[in-house]
Amino acid sequence: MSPTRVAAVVPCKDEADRIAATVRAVAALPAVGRVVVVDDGSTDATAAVARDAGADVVRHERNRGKAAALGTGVAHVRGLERTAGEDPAPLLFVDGDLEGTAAELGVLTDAVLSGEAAMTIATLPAQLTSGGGRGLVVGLARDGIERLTGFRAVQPLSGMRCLTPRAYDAAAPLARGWGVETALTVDVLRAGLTVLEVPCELQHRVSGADWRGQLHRAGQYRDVWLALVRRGWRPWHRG
Ligand SMILES: O=c1ccn([C@@H]2O[C@H](COP(=O)(O)OP(=O)(O)O[C@H]3O[C@H](CO)[C@@H](O)[C@H](O)[C@H]3O)[C@@H](O)[C@H]2O)c(=O)[nH]1
Ligand SMILES: O=C(O)[C@H](O)COP(=O)(O)O
Repeated sequence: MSPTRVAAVVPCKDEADRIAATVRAVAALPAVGRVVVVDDGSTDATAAVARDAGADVVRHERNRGKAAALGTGVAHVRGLERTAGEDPAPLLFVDGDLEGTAAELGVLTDAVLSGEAAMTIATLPAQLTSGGGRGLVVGLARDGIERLTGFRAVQPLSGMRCLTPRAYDAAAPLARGWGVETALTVDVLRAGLTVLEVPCELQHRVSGADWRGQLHRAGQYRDVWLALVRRGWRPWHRG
């Protein structure tokens, strides 16, 4: 029998202002059976706010990065399922900063629960707040994924994803830090599974053009580069 509910995993670092609205919107999705928030060493009240909003909260005492937070969340979900005698559910990865727009994520779960795709990825519309990126990280991820798999992603860094247990296992253990989305796409495709990008009306906090935003992009670039090279991409071999 195919599963009817998914388990949502929400990695968060200092999202106290946004996490309550995100948790409520995700928990209200008919296809979501569990919401696990992983507080990745926040220095604000993220964990308490998420708990008050009804999430099951796991905490990293110190910051370990988004990929580690996802891994911790999935391990927690699998432990709860074992205790309850349930089969592993499909997973829904949701960033903590979507607030009420997370209510739109049903399009991701529909295509996985119906068997149409093993992994769906949300593509976002133009954001209300403009960012400060020049497309360098996005371009690196898109070109690297295409070189390794033939798949040309519209938004290769998008973290909002729904995936079957088999798709998750194909990518586990997850690539570190900001390389996780790029690696997931490559690993799931290489396992012969179907990946589908689906437009979804989400709004998130966009990284700015200030030094903090550019430092963030430098970290993203490093992690995406490492994830691609570890999967056999050789940027110095052209053609
Ligand atoms: O050390 C950290 C840093 C961030 N987060 C959380 O990870 C999510 C995404 O982080 P964010 O700062 O919003 O990153 P962006 O640059 O806006 O992220 C884009 O690019 C990332 C890949 O580089 C993807 O993970 C995101 O889904 C995509 O929106 C948010 O819920 C954060 O709270 C952690 O859990 N741990
Ligand atoms: O702002 C963004 O879209 C991400 O941080 C990626 O940055 P980029 O514009 O350099 O690809």
